[in-house]
Amino acid sequence: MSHYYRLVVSCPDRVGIVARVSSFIAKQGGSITEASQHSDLETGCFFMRYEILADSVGMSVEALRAAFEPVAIEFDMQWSLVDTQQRRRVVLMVSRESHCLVDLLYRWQAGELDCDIVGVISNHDDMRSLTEWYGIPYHYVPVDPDNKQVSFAKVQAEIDSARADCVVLARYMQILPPDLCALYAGRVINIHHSFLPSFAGAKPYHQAYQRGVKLIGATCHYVTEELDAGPIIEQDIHRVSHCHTPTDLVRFGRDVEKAVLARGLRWHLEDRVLVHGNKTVVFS
Ligand SMILES: Nc1nc2c(c(=O)[nH]1)N[C@@H](CN(C=O)c1ccc(C(=O)N[C@@H](CCC(=O)O)C(=O)O)cc1)CN2
Repeated sequence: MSHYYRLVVSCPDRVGIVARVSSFIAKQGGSITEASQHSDLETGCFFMRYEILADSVGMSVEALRAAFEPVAIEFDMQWSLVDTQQRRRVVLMVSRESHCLVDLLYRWQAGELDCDIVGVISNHDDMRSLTEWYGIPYHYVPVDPDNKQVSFAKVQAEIDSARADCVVLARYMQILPPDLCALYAGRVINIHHSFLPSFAGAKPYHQAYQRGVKLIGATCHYVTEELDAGPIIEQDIHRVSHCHTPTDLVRFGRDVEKAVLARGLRWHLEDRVLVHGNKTVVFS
């Protein structure tokens, strides 16, 4: 099965970046199978994502990285070059709502998510049997409201022990402390059950019902210290009306949350999401 080298770049915009990078790849015999780019004219930043057929380049990804280094220095790039054969290790976190966890586990087993789910962490024991049915280790880490520091030290130990590349809050209903947000910056994804920035925080569907909205939604975003304010990866909505109850809104919302989180995680795993300040460029 073909695998690819994936180059992701962000740098100050200037004429000649695409020409320089594509000619570098051509000189290595590389076949570019997917190319995306974006110039942010407001900030003067340039973003690029290339997929290159690994077998077309006559060298290892490590050797290609070393060869590309001078180009990156020339253009003051922030960049990554990975081999898609190296699967990412993902830890899921959940509380009592199961729909997102169930959906991700199904999609993973069906091969939709190119990653290894290496663990599930929860502050409740409810999801143990479901998780272990998939052969995935389950870590029950209750959160002591009077000593959250100890609880989240245990969470951190489990994440590090799993050697996680990415953590997904699949309706995990605890606020991660600032030290964990900093430690895992850009690697923790959350699904918020509203169309942010509307209705951040707890119980957004009940807030939406009281407001009389005609659309509800879900938002997949990176987790930051500020609650539900991290860079947005993906969003979607569902139409509602005066006939619907809060229970209806929660039911409609579950379907949106599952789809939005799955797309957001898949795009993150495929390095399609480039964070730029508190926004993202998504080459979907
Ligand atoms: N540091 C961050 N942590 C979390 C974020 C985030 O953006 N930054 N997103 C939340 C998810 N979330 C809504 O999507 C959310 C979760 C929990 C709460 C909350 O008020 N939790 C209470 C405890 C509630 C309980 O015990 O049942 C708390 O943590 O004190 C609000 C919003 C996940 N974490």
